[in-house]
Amino acid sequence: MESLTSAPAIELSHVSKHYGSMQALKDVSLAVQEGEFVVIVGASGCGKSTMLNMIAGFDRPTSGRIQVQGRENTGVNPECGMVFQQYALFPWMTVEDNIAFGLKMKRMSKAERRNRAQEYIDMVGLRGFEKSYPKALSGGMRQRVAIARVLANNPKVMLFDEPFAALDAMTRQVLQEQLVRIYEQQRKTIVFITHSIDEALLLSSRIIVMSARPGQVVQDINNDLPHPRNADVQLSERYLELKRHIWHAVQAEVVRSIEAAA
Ligand SMILES: Nc1ncnc2c1ncn2[C@@H]1O[C@H](COP(=O)(O)OP(=O)(O)OP(=O)(O)O)[C@@H](O)[C@H]1O
Repeated sequence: MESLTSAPAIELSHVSKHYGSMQALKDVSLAVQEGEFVVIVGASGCGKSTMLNMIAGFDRPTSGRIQVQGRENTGVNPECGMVFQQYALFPWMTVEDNIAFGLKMKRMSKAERRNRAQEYIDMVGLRGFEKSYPKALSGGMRQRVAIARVLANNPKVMLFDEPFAALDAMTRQVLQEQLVRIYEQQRKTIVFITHSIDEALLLSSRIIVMSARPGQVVQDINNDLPHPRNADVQLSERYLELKRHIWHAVQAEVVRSIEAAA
C-alpha cells in the first residue's frame, strides 16, 4: 500500500534555468502529488516548455533539483511520456505500429503488442484506422494516436505541451473530454501546458500560473469545480469567479512580458 508520506510524483526544488545570459526560470519549487492533474498557464516565453522538458529529462536545470518518483533525472526519464503540440508520429509507420513502437523497445511479444495497441486504439476512438498512415489522418486523429502511444507505454507521469493548440475548436473539445475520461479511469499524474483558461478549468485538479520571464510560480490554485465539467459548470458562479481570478493573474504577467520586450 502507498504510504501517506511517499515522495511526490514530481518535485522541483529551487529550479533555475539559464540559456547563456538569458534566465528562463527562476527558483521554481513545486511538488505534484501522484494522481494530480496540474495545468500550467502563463505568458508566452515564461519557461513552461522548459520546465516540462526538464521534468522529462530532455534538459537539465542550471541549478536546483528535479525528482520524478523520488529519483533525480540522469537522462531522458522512462517514467515520463510526452505529448507535443505537433504530433511527432513516425510517418512511415501505421497507426498500430506507431502506438506499439515503445512496446517493441520494451521487448514485448508481437501478440501482446498488438493487443495492447488495440486496447488504446479503442480507447481513443480510432478502431478501423489501425493500418492507416499518419498522412491519411486529420490533425485531431493524429493527436489521438500520439496520446494512445504514450498511454500504451503506461508511464507513471504524462506531460502535455499544448497538445490541442493546433486543433479546431470542436475537435479540441472532443479530445479534452476524452482526456478527462481517461484521467478519471487511470488517475495518472499529469502536467499539461495550455494558453486556454477554459481548457485549464475543464481539465485540471490544480492550476499553476507562471510569472513573465524569468518564470516563477505566482499562483497555485486548487480547482474545486465539480465533475462532470459540462456546460452547467461553465455557467456557474464558481467557474466565472475562478476564470476571472486566473485571467487577471495571467493578464498582469502578459502585460509585464510585453513591457519587458518593448
Ligand atoms: N534550447 C534553448 N536555447 C536557448 N533559449 C531557449 C531554449 N529553449 C527555450 N529558450 C528560451 O527560453 C525562454 C522560455 O522558453 P519556453 O519555450 O520554455 O517558454 P514557454 O512559456 O513554453 O513559451 P510559449 O508559451 O510561447 O510556448 C524563451 O525566451 C525561449 O526563447
